[in-house]
Amino acid sequence: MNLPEQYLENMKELLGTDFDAYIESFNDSRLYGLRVNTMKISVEDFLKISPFKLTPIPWIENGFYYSEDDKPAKHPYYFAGLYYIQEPSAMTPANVLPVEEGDIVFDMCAAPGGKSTELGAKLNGSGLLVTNDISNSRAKALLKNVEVFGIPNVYVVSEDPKNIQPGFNEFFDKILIDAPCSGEGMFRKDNKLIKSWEKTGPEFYAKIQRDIILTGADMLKPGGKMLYSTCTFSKLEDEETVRHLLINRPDMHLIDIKHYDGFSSGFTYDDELKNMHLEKTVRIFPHKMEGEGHFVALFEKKSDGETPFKGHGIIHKQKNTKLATELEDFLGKLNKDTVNFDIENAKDNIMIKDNYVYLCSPYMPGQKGLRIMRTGLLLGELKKNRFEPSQALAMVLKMSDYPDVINLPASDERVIKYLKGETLDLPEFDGKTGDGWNLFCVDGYPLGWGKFKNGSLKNKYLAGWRWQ
Ligand SMILES: C[S@@+](CC[C@H](N)C(=O)[O-])C[C@H]1O[C@@H](n2cnc3c(N)ncnc32)[C@H](O)[C@@H]1O
Repeated sequence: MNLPEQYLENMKELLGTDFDAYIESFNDSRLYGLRVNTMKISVEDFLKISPFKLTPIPWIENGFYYSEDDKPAKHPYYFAGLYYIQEPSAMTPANVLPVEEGDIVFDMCAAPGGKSTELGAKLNGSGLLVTNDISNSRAKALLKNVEVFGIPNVYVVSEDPKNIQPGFNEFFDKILIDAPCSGEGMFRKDNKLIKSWEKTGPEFYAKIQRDIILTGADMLKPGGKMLYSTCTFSKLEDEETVRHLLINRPDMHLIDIKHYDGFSSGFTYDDELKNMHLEKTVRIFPHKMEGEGHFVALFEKKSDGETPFKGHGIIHKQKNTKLATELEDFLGKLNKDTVNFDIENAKDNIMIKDNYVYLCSPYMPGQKGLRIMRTGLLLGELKKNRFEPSQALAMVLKMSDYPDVINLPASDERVIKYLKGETLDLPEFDGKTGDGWNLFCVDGYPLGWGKFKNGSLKNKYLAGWRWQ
């Protein structure tokens, strides 16, 4: 591997006697990880059905190493949103940010969704997740990933965070900033990053990070927690960005991160950093742990004990209260006791735009002027006297939420045919399930919709998501 001279110099200075061990780690093979979607399946149940050879990632309760031959992205369970494929160290930020059910959460640099999918799973259908990426094309991948994961209470935004901040001052309970960075920690995984480091290195990213981190702090509620992470080793992007925040926002301070064997403390190379407790930040080095390089810092905003309840305090209702009968009929079929969103109050939260029906969050304030890619959960589309449920809704549901179901085992070849968009012959379901909209499932986990009649299923799987 051809590493830039300047980079090697920086790493020698950073690592001292550990430098040789770090360089040696480039001879180790790349690691592959997947993270179980605990909103859909417990780790225990996943291990019972998993066809892969999995080994636990020691510091991530729902994370596992898999072997390269396993190809988990080519399995129906992946399409059912049962797991997300993610480099093991990259699982750390969302794992460390203590998101609790009911929280109002912001993921500021979120695409393609590796962290947002875990934040959404931790919310488990409660609270609100606003997930943003400045890049429109990357935000499309983010939208798909949060929808596959079945996160109902999500707004997908594609904006410069500076444009979001004015309407969301001190609004969020938890914020995650997985900042754009020079990517030094990923050189072993992706050597294209080495070339781009030579063009846009730490100085380039440090400027962006300083802006982003201050904007994030301003959107955090007093008493709220914010996590800053990078996948780089550079002190300029890590310790110095933290210093910039703590100097400019004295109401923010670092808090402890639960320690795991192999975590390295951030560097305290002067008195100011010592007083700021930079040792509370964590670096993951590939020569010390089974993962690529990462940096995480967890902050809390001071509170005078009387935290204004901004996020939850104001309830926003939608204007359209009269729902079309066909929409009411469809919602009436869902199992109110189990469905993962507030169906009782759905009427107050439904917005219909260009015949698309959205279930909005009562916690989300106005979003005028923002580029919003998804305004809550897309329930479906109203077409002449009909309601067509959306792919996103299928992913949010459990098999028990809908009365008409076609459930096949992963070993049945018709499952992959379904994912390819083919019409299916299912004579054994004739008379066993209702005609019309059916929820198509694999081993009890929904994949999408189809229309059933006379033993045949017309495929309604979203064309853009098909198995290639
Ligand atoms: C490290 S990646 C995020 C990875 C993501 N958190 C995940 O886990 O899948 C950084 C992201 O920041 C975005 N970005 C770059 N500049 C930004 C800015 N000023 N504000 C918000 N996002 C930005 C990039 O488009 C990129 O998707």
